[in-house]
Amino acid sequence: MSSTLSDAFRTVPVHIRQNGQLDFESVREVPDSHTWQDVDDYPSVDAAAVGGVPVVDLNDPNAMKLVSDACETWGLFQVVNHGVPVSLLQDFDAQLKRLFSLPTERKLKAVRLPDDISGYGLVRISSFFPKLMWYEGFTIVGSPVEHARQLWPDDHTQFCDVIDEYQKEMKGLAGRIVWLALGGLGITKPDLEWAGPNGEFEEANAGLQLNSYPVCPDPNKTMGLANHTDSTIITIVYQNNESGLQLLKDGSWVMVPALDGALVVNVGDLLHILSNGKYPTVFHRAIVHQTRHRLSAAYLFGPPPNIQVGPLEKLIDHNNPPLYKSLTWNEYLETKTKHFNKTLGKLRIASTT
Ligand SMILES: C=C1C[C@]23C[C@@]1(O)CC[C@H]2[C@@]12CCC[C@@](C)(C(=O)O1)[C@H]2[C@@H]3C(=O)O
Ligand SMILES: O=C(O)CCC(=O)C(=O)O
Ligand SMILES: [Fe+2]
Repeated sequence: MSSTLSDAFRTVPVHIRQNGQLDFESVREVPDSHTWQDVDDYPSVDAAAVGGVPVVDLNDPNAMKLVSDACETWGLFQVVNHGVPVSLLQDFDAQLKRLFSLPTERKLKAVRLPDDISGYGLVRISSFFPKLMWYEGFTIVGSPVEHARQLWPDDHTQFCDVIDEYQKEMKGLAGRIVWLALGGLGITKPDLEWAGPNGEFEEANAGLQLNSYPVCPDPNKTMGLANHTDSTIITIVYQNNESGLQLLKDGSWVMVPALDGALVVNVGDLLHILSNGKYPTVFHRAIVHQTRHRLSAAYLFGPPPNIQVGPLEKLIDHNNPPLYKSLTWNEYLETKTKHFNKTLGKLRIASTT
């Protein structure tokens, strides 16, 4: 049985030709390797036309209802008054810039290997698409030290310190938001044993995906990060004052506005399962810009790797049978590596009526 998240990727390696990396700085037109035919697969609508992407003030006495409603109807919302210090967000932003502005040869020293989970390169889901994305990423699961040393042989500690602090803050925030979401379904701390006696999610696991979307000569022809859902309970996204993240709502792409100081939260596949489909996972993607370089970072929050995750017992009764099979996060990630966007469907329990 796999015992860490990384084991899920040793079992199912993903082969991506990382050294095919484009020199985004010098390229003057989108090459065929990065030209996508289906950027307009769904129409795009203005967020205002569909009521605006919800913004939840976490200090609002109604925060639980607001989070719960947003999870149910949008699968994505922004949070303000989240308590993460502005100075930490600024330091984090500076480290993102510092990382992605390194020369490509230096970044490739920290490249992610096919059977590994962490490192620099194309996003894992690239193997499901015929074309490459206008994108560079860096995945951190566990300690960033080894890869940071390869990136900055003489000075890796400032990057590691900021990343550690950021992950600590995100863990606390993710725990708070998950309890608000679950509380809205009537779930209380004793209902989720693995969250620990005080519901502090001590044993929770997480990953950090740092994303860079370089400026692009023809943004309508290419894709930043292709349509996917996250295999998480929730994901918290930082974006650097540049919009680009879009969610699929009622058959249209809706842009999530860049809101100064806010963080974006989205429902992941495991919350979809835990809530027995009450909080649907959200399809999302990122587009790129002609003149503005966009940076973002996704904090991917999940359970301990070997805990069984299934529809919560309290939500199940004669009229509400479990809709999904239970499995561990590692098993989920392994299944996702094979079935990608069809994974939840594969886990759906067939109705007997
Ligand atoms: C914990 C994880 C979720 C993730 C796979 C990973 O092991 C680390 C990278 C994560 C990420 C980030 C970008 C989108 C995504 C679909 C991908 O390819 O890599 C997610 C993965 C996921 O949620 O399945
Ligand atoms: O760049 C973004 O805003 C989205 C990133 C994302 O979806 C991810 O890293 O999983
Ligand atoms: Fe995502």
